[in-house]
Amino acid sequence: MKQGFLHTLSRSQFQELLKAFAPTAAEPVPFDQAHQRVLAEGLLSPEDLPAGRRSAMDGYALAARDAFGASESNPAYLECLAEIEVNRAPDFALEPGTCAWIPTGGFLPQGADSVVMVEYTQEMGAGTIEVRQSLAPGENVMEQGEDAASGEPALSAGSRLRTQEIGLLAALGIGSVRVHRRPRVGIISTGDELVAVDAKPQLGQIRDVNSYTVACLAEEAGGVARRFGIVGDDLDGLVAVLQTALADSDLVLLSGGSSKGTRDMTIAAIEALPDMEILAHGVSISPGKPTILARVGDKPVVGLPGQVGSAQVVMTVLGQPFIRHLAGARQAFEEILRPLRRARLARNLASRQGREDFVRVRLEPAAGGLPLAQPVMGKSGLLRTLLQSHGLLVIPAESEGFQQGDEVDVWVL
Ligand SMILES: Nc1nc2c(c(=O)[nH]1)N[C@H]1C(S)=C(S)[C@@H](COP(=O)(O)OP(=O)(O)OC[C@H]3O[C@@H](n4cnc5c(N)ncnc54)[C@H](O)[C@@H]3O)O[C@H]1N2
Ligand code: MOO
Repeated sequence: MKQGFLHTLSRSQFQELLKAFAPTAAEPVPFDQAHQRVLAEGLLSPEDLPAGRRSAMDGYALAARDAFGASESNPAYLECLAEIEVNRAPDFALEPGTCAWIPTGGFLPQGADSVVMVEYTQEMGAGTIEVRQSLAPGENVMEQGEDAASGEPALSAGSRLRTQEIGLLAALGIGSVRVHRRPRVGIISTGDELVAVDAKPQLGQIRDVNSYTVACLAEEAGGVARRFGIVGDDLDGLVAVLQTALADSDLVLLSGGSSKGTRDMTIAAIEALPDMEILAHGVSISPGKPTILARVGDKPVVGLPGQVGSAQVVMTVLGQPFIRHLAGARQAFEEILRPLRRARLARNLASRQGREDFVRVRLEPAAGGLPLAQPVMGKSGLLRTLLQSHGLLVIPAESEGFQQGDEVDVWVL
């Protein structure tokens, strides 16, 4: 039996070990297939965006000084020189006292610095426009280079290409980007009692759940999950599958056999491999204490607890941020980027000091205020608690718990 359990690490210590693993290599990907991928290299803008000054409104382009002090009771009168078309840059300049009709998105002519919305104008006939509003220079104008300036950094390495970033790439005509390869996540379930999903379990057997839940969570975090099947409690068999999985993966996740039961052999299997190091055996979180982290060559192996609920929680708390980190995200472990929901605790929750608790909670609407966070208690070996939960409430290690009515942050699942 290993003694690692005596040295449980805090979550932040465990995360520091995870962060030491390098992200995957870069590959070129067409920009429209790069959604949610992470840039491996920073990008400079190849051009100004907008390429010139563009109107944000339908109205008249003018020089703000020509409508200085204009109001409902004291309008300014300008001569309309032309109608600008949305698809053509104007080839004329405004003289003082003149304006030009401009559609939303149209390029401003020389001499114009602002746009008055059509609602604040009146056509008086014979080309005269009444302007009933005073404007500041730049009003209703999108400035040249305001979205991106030529030669300046547009996106930094390590940024995730969200919808917003894909839009910028489209606007700049950047057709291909270098992003980190999606981490290949090999998944192994261990245990003599496990049978395949399509098998009818005999008494004493159960169907393999973790291969599937862990794969879902790995894919959700940007990994490419591959299941390497079920391995019984047989050391040679586990060593062989582990080797196969490592050869084809950037990260191997094993579930089961991480605790200190005598048949738990994840540690022994890792120890049978060359150039390995057990980095952690035990982390001070609940559920999830028996989690293992090892290095084989330069690849990480994470041993997840076997309990179906614990495996999912550990994947959410540590596994998913780790996969995002391997996928290149710079802020993978940043708590502020997690989807959180503020809620009010429905009842007292005690917690042991020195251990961070992840309590499954159900969010219920409450009249005229924050939603109620209703703890869902139950064994980590049951699926029910997570099925009934909307999120995880974190009780910090130094806390003895929360009181009914406390405002809490819930990690949305
Ligand atoms: N005396 C103690 N017993 C246990 C402790 C402890 O501290 N002292 N810790 C408990 C906690 S907490 C957890 S979590 C589990 C961790 O166990 P292992 O990671 O070693 O996993 P197993 O023993 O292999 O399995 C536990 C449980 O989960 C079921 N299981 C495993 N894999 C799957 C799967 N792929 N699909 C569905 N269910 C699975 C397995 O049948 C067991 O029932 O240890 C506690 N015990
Ligand atoms: O650590 Mo176990 O993972 O609490 O249920």
